[in-house]
Amino acid sequence: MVMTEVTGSPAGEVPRLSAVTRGLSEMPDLLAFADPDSPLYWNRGDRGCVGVGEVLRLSFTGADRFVAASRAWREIAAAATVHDPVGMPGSGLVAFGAFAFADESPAESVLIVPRMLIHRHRGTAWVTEVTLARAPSGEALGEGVGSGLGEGSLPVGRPVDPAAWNGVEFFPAPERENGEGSLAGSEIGAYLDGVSEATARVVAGELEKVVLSRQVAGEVRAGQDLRVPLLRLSERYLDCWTFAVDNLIGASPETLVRSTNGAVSARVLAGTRGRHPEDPARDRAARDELLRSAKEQHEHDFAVQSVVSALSPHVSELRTSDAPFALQLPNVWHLATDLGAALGAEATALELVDALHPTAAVAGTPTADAVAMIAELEPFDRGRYSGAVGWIDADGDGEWVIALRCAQLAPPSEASDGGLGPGRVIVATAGGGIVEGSDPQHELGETVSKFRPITEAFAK
Ligand SMILES: C=C(O[C@@H]1C=C(C(=O)O)C=C[C@H]1O)C(=O)O
Repeated sequence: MVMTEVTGSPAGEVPRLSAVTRGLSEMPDLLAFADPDSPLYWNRGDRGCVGVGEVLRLSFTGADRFVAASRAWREIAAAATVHDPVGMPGSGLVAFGAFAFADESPAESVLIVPRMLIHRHRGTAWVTEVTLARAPSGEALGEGVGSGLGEGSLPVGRPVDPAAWNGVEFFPAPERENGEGSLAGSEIGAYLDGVSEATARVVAGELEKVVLSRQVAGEVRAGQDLRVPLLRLSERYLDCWTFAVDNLIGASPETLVRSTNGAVSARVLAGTRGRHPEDPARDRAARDELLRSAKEQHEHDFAVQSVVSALSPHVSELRTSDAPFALQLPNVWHLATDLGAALGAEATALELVDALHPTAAVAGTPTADAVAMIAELEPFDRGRYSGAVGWIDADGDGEWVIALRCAQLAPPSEASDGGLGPGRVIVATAGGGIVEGSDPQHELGETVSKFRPITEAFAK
């Protein structure tokens, strides 16, 4: 690993953080406090959190990015002073993270500690303020200045105005332009060829399953309020984790691992059909066909087995829901299995992520062959797509999801003039499992369904 950067603290010194949590008497409108240019947000239904400002940022790359992040976080948590009378999952000191899919990826994996965290958990709400203490030498470290808020008060929020949104159109990613102005033909053609090639190699016995993805890209006008797509995602995808961490924005249905007070859980998804809410009979038929499909059940079993074998060394009493069930999302049906277990020997949520990543749901089986085939057949680096996004607290507990149904935006500082005035490039990625019998056109349709959360949330 390379820890390329620790902002907020002199090199070599463990940053000394102080976190103070206070209960709030009123339920906050979380998004009102998020940064419109670069929100930090984590929400599912009536539970969520928004981060304001940044006290600390740790950056990692390489094969041991999760382990290195876990180790760094253990040191920081051990050196921190935490005052947390609330004692809920996510209260006290918390870091948010977004991690790249591939060991070789140049994309940065980050842990970020916001200056202030505003949380809501059903009928309970709280705020945590984090400051960076002075070094023993007395030297001031970074900008960890408290807000000086009184008990229970919050900064002034700004409600989201959903009408103030220009809309973003997505196109097949431009780096695969074929020189004849036929963007769609080149990108989609390359994807279909990849699926055919992968299916042939599965049939030839090279591997059992590989997940191939494709990308679409667009441009977000500078100054657009990114809280609008986040609000839409949270309102539409109630069973998903809506997230925004370091300009990675999405709504993932797949819990990689959740670890709270010794209880571990996960949700495995694999097997997909597009929804047809406008035609209930057709919609039910799609669900039933998914539940009966031997191919989909087979693919799903790979994914469950990969999670069970990765988690087993770290947990006891591992149990799964009996048969895969159909998870209903606004855009797709998924075959789903929930897992529960008790944490065995002490391990942080990031160590569990390290053990699990990459699951067969996003890489394939066997893992190493699938990862190598992805590098060979996908003509782009996945960045953080299909990596992990989530949070970890001072006890090492946390919630991490697979970064799916998401898009990566260029940072606000990288807005550039694409002809329409300054804008930020946004790239969305979606894929699906290729097994024996996969049909390229069907797989393409599945990616279109999986892009819908993003393309619709960012549409006019
Ligand atoms: C790879 C993606 O999704 C994964 C692949 C699935 C499949 O192949 O059926 C289903 C859910 C996810 O585990 C994606 O959304 O990009």
